[in-house]
Amino acid sequence: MEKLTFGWEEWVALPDLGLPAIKAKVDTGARTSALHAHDIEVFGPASKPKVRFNVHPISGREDISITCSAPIIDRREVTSSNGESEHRFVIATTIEVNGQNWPIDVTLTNRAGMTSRMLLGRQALTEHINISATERRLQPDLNYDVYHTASLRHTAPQRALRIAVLSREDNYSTRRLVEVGEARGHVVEVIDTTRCYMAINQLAPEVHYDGKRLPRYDAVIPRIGASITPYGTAVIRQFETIGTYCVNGSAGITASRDKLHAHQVLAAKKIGMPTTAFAASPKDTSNLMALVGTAPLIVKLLESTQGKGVVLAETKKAAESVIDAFRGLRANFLVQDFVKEAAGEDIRCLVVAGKVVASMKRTGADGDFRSNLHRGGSAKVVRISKEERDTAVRAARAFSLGIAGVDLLRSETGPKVLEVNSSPGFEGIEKATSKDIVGKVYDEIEARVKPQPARRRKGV
Ligand SMILES: Nc1ncnc2c1ncn2[C@@H]1O[C@H](COP(=O)(O)OP(=O)(O)OP(=O)(O)O)[C@@H](O)[C@H]1O
Repeated sequence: MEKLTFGWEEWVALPDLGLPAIKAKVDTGARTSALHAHDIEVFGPASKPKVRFNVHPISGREDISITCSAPIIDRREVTSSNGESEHRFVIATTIEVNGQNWPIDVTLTNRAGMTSRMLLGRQALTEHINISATERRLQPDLNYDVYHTASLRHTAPQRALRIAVLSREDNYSTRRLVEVGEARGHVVEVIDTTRCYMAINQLAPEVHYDGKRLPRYDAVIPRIGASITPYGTAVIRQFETIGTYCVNGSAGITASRDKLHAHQVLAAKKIGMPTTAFAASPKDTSNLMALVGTAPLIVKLLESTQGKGVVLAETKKAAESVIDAFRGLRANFLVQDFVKEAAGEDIRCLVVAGKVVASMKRTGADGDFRSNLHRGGSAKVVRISKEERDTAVRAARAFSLGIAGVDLLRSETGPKVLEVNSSPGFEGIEKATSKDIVGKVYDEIEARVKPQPARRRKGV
C-alpha cells in the first residue's frame, strides 16, 4: 500500500456502516479506534450477536442520524482519556481513505463528553501511515453533502436488520418469513401480538413484551388474525408512533378487514366490485335486494371467512329467507350481485410493494360456487390481463398495503374485487406459482429502511 501521511484530523469513510464521510481525530494514546454512537442495542442469537446503533455523522446536526448494524467481535473494558473505564462493544469494519481501504476494529461509545465523532487508535494506523501531529487534513477532503443527496441510499450497504413478525401462529407463512429473512442475514423475531402491551403517552411511546420494553425494530411485518384486529392494529399504531416502518399500516388493515368499510373505499376509488348493498333494518329487505338487482344474489355475513358465511340465493324467495334468518340471528351481512360468469373461480393476486408478484386461479370443489381453498378448491397459475393487474395494484394501494392478497372475479364487465386481504397466506400461492414471494417482501423492506437523504438546513 502507498504510504499516507495523516495530520491530527482527517476525513475518513466507513463504507460497511453506510458512513461515507466522517471526521476522525488521531489518538495514538489509544489502541482501538472509537466511534460515537447512540441507541446501542444488541440483537440476534447469542452465538452470533450483532449490534445496532445510530451515528450522527455531522457534529451539531443531531437531526441527521444513520442507523448502522455490525457483528460484535468482542466486548472490552476501555479506559478513556479522562480515566473512566467503560465496557464497550467492539465491531470489525473497513476504513477508506484516499482510495485505500483496510480493516479496523472499532469500539462503540456514547460518552457525552466525546466531542469527535471518531478517534483513530494505533491499531487503525497501520505501518503505511505516517503521522504529522502538527498538521491537519492532509488527505483528500470529503464532504457532508453526501448525507443530503440521494446517492446516500445507493451507497448504503445491505446491513443486518432487526425485524419483528407480529403473529400468533406458527404456520407456513410465519416460518417462511423467519427463514428467508435469516438467510439474508437479518434477525427476525416472532412476536405474539396479544402478548404486547403498551403505555400510551405523548413523549415516549413504547411497546412492552414479557416484562421488557421491545427494542427498536427496523421493520415490523404484521400478520394480524381477523379475531384480534382491534388489538393488533393498536399494537401496530404504537409501532407507527415510534416511527418503525410497518409493511402494512394499521389504517389499511382496519379498513380492509371491515367488509362494509372496504367496499366503500373501493367504490370511492372507482375500483370494480360486485354491486353491493347493506342495511340494518328488517323493513328494507326487498328494497335492499332491488338495489343490487335480481336473483340470484349472494348474501354474505360480514364476519365470514373461508367462504363459511357466503350463501348463494337462487331466487328472490330464497334470498328473503336467508336475509330473514341472518336478521333473526342479529348477524351483520351484505347483499351482492352474483357474478355468475365467474363460474366458481376467482383470482388471487399477490401484490407486494405496488406490483403483482404472483397470481393464481382458484377453482371451487365440484358444484360449489365458492372457490376458497379451505373448502376443497384447487389452485393453479394463471396469466392475468393488464386490466386485472391494474385493478389488483389499485386495490392494494387504496388501503396503502405493502403486502396484499387481492381476490378478483372475472366478470363480463371486467375484474371485480371481492376482497383485499392484509395477511395473505404464502403457502398456496408459492406452491402453485413456484415464486419466491417472501423474498420480494424482504426486497421491499431492505429498500425502505435505507437511509433517507437529510434535508439541508440554512447555514449548514
Ligand atoms: N358476488 C359474488 N359472485 C360470485 N361468486 C362469489 C361472489 N362473492 C363470493 N363469491 C365466491 O365465494 C367465495 C367466498 O367469498 P368471499 O371471499 O367473499 O368470502 P369470505 O368468507 O370472506 O372468504 P375469505 O376467507 O377469502 O375472506 C369467493 O372466493 C368466490 O368464489
